Amino acid sequence: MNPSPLPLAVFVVDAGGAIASWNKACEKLTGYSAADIRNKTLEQIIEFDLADGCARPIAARVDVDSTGQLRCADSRRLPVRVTIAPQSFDPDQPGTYSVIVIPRAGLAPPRYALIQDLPTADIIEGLPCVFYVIDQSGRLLLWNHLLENALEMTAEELPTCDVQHFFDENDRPDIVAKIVEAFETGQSSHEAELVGKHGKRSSLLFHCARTSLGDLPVIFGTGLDISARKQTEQGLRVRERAIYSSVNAIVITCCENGKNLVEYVNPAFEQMTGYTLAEIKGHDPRFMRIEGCDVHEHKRIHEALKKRESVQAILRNVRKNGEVFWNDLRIDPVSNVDGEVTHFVGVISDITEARHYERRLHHLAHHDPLTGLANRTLLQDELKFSIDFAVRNKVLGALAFLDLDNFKHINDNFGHDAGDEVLREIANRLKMSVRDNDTVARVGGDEFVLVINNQPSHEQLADLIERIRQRVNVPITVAGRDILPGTSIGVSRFPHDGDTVDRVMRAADAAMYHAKALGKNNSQFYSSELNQIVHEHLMLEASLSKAIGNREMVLGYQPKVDLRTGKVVGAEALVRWNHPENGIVLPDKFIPVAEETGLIVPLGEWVIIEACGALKALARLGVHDFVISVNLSARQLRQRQFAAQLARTLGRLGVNPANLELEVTESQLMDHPDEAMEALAELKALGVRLSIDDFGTGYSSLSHLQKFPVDFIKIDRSFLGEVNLDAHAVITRAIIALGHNLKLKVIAEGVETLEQLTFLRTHHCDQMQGHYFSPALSQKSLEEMVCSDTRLPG
Ligand SMILES: Nc1nc2c(ncn2[C@@H]2O[C@@H]3COP(=O)(O)O[C@H]4[C@@H](O)[C@H](n5cnc6c(=O)[nH]c(N)nc65)O[C@@H]4COP(=O)(O)O[C@H]3[C@H]2O)c(=O)[nH]1
Repeated sequence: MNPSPLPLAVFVVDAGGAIASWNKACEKLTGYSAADIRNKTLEQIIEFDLADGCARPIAARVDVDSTGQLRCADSRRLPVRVTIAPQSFDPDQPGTYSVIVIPRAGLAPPRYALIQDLPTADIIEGLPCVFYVIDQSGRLLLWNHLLENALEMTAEELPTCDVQHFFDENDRPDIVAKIVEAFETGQSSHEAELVGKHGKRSSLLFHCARTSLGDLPVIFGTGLDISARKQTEQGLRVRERAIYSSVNAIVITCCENGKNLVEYVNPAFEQMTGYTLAEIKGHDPRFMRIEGCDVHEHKRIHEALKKRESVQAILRNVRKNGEVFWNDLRIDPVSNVDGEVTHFVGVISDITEARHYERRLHHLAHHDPLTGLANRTLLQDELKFSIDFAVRNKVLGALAFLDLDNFKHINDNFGHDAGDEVLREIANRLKMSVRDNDTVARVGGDEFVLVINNQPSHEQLADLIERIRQRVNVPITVAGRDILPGTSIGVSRFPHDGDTVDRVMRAADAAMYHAKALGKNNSQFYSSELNQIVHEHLMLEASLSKAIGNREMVLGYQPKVDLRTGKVVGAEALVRWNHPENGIVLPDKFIPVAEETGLIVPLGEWVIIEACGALKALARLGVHDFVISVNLSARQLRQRQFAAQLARTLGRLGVNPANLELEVTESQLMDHPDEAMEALAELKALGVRLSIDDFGTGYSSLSHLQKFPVDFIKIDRSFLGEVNLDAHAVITRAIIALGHNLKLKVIAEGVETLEQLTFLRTHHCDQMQGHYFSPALSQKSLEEMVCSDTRLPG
């Protein structure tokens, strides 16, 4: 629908141009009120264009289209077309004329038509930028307050300055050049930093143009403060630089078109992956993934990107050279100003080294460095897993503790390197003996553990354990010498013997304890009876440690008789344990426990002190040539300071060393003959007497026997038991002869019958002890026997 046409503005004027009347449209078009129009002439309302001959009388302008500017009430000049028509057609009757004023449609007023009316000062002050006018000498003629603000100067200070002083000294030549350029070419633009009186710096973008004030050529211009933009640009540059030189690989992808394609990668990325930006720009960043690897992580990333969320993942990727590397990837979405995610930034750290290190640490924390077997920590985990599996699936599993027999002996005699080699070989043999899903662990010097899974039957398990024992028991050649390892094995079965790690371990430990107690190179399965034995053993161990302090130990003295005279010449001190609940406990029961636990050392010391006390008591009774013998354990003999300590004890108690005899078993001496020789020599030097106990059972070599500085050998009672047996009689006779040949005295123990006594006398044995004459006596009974000179009947 066309808008309804405006009514034409029509003035009615007389021939002289005075306005006589007008319509409402005139008021609307001009903005004048009726009072304003009244008394005005047409020339005052419309400024006719000169070309239209406005000076001519109205009558002459009839029917001539002319143009002009309508002077509106608000000072606007409105271009109009004017048509003048006579109101009367009678040529002799000059009358009034209609002046039709039509705004010239589509014609803008001339560009600068209103300029002289503009409030220039306000505009200049209101500009959002610095404004200035400079003359050719560089002096500021006009400016706005923004310039004052930037220069930190007042209006009074400004005109005195040459404008180049508003800038940093280094920039001044450029500034002058730009001003000259503007004067010469008409305009120039440049960026420069204004420096305020107090040092404030503002970056401005100047545009200036040449003009003139009257005759004076000047340039005027604006300076737009771009400090904020500069700062942003600087910040962006720093960030761009940071991305560029970051040690972390950075990849930026664009996801605007529904895809997610590489847009940028930094040099660190190129270095890490081997791919250049040119090669991969526009590609899907997943090109480095390993098919089927870290599937879960990839799925997580995919989900996060779909939801436009941040995500972090540890992945394996392949470098261009085919190498797999571990990377710690973090992806964050980047939004545009409208808050839409257009990009993703991925930061990748290569954690391959750290991963390997972590794995090495993990391996170290769970494995034995010497053999590479599982250590105790890993064993516990594996055992728990195996027990749970066996319980769930109702299958049989086993835990085997293996202790190498005489490993210390191997270390001592062949050196630690040989010992290590033996351990490594045993580790290999054990690994070869079980399946891959079984566990082989080393949990101590010579202690190995096997976790055996899924056994078809108890019998087959027993066969497997026996095969393992035999496999260990095969000689190992180390540095040209054959070493024969043996092992004691304790086995518990699960869930049969327990369904927790603790129970199963304790059961295997008990079985192992029993295996060792039974002798070397054998295997024992846990049973409840065995548990009882072990339990008693452990109880014994616990109470034995308190027995010495609680004065529960007592010494018995078994008299030794000179077979020539029948006189009691000495006694063997034999320890007994007067247990508060179990009564008298004999040494065979507790000495092995004391040996194992090391309690034999304080116990042995106590025995010596007690025996010395008995000697002192006898001396007080006038008996000075009496000899009391004590049994020495292997541990005591091995103690470094044993001889020195014994010397101190004898000195402190005032006992003549010649009255004390130390009995050492033949096997003790022969296990480590060289060390034994050294220890015996030291003891001999003290002046104590030495004897070899249980002689005949320990395969003494004659060469060693000759060298041992001993005084007595004691025939083991097993030979004397049946002297009527030819073989035993021969051995006993041979021992007596051997002793005498070596200039040693010979004593027989365990003499129970007259027949044995007679045999000994016949073969000139020197001394005897045994129930035939007397069992072990209390100290008091011994004193009475000695003082009463009780003798063996001849
Ligand atoms: N069948 C029979 N046995 C007889 C006869 N005469 C003595 N005996 C026993 O034979 C053992 C001799 O001691 P041993 O061979 O040194 O063997 C000793 C010794 O090796 C060890 N022992 C005893 N006391 C000590 C000690 O103070 N220290 C150390 N390290 N070992 C000790 O305990 C072993 C056993 O001692 P005991 O039970 O006291 O047993 C003693 C003694 O009571 C006899 O006519 N017939």
